[in-house]
Amino acid sequence: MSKVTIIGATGNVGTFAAYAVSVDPHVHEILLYGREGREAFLKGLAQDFADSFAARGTNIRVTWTTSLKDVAGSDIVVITAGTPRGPGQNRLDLALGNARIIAPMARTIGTIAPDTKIIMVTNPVDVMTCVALKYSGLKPNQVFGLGTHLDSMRLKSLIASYFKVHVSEVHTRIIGEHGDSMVPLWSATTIGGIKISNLPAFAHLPVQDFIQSVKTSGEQIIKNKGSTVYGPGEAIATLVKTILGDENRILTVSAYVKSEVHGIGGVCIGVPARINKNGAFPVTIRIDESEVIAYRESVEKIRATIHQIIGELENDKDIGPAAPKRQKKTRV
Ligand SMILES: NC(=O)c1ccc[n+]([C@@H]2O[C@H](COP(=O)([O-])OP(=O)(O)OC[C@H]3O[C@@H](n4cnc5c(N)ncnc54)[C@H](O)[C@@H]3O)[C@@H](O)[C@H]2O)c1
Ligand SMILES: O=C(O)C[C@H](O)C(=O)O
Repeated sequence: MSKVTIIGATGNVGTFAAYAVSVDPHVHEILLYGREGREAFLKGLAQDFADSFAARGTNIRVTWTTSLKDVAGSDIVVITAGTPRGPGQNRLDLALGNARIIAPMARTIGTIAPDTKIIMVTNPVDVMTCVALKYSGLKPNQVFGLGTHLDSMRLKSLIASYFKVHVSEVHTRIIGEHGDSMVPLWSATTIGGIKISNLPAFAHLPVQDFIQSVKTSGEQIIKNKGSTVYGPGEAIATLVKTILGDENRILTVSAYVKSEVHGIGGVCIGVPARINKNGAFPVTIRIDESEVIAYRESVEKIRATIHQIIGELENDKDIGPAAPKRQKKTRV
């Protein structure tokens, strides 16, 4: 019996993520959390979902709340609460405002649901994942974010249509920041199991156009339709299924990296991680020299932002210091 809570359920991503998660047979209860004042919307959403589950023939309990106390007993808490960027804004512009929302929430979740896994979605996601990790006091494997998995899916889709192959034939990864300093790993990109650089057509691939397209994808979608919803929602559902199914799939999430990528780490950032019922465990990898340089830059960029944001939070009398770590080690 698995309970998944969506925090920010009245928002664009939260609403669809809740629905996308509901197709997972491991999920037995979905709790929709929203702010006080949003009771009517939450109630209506729960009723609408219940109708749809009945029509689909699935037996999922859907509940709603405006009290974080009800998050107790959740196997997974998906956090999409906070401000999205508008046209012309950078995700990092949201850092302090959203950190002020996430830090107290994470502190409460860490206290009342100490065994849960937190999937962070709120942007800038690498920074928010670090804030949630510090303020929840949970173990690093329990707190991770929808980082460059979505970017990796965007690149996969571009490569598949260029080579006219089914998307499942393409494996690729983008690591680093879910943002401008993201690092595509061509060294880890294969088509039909063959390294992409071993395919003669790779020489003609518009690599820079592809990277630019992935980097600006969120911005373009926001400009055209207001928000990105279905890509992130399905990606969240994949993470939920991978955890609850104890699948041990390797997905690129924003996780706390100690030194798994050429000894570089100390922040939460996009990295390939093995994901199972205990959470996310970064995989030790070796990548090309140019990729190492770009990844190091991305890590330092996130480190500087986190340092600044945590400093601001700790000096804020309404928020204060981060939680002490609850436990030291988890078995992988
Ligand atoms: N990581 C990713 O790949 C990814 C993808 C899409 C969106 N996002 C991010 O997810 C977040 C939500 O995006 P959206 O489009 O759903 O936005 P939205 O404005 O539609 O929804 C935001 C939600 O947050 C809630 N909220 C806002 N302030 C709050 C507060 N102080 N306390 C509690 N709840 C609060 C709102 O009530 C609403 O439910 C944004 O930060 C966005 O940038 C990340
Ligand atoms: O781009 C955004 O602001 C939303 C999200 O991070 C995305 O990439 O879709």
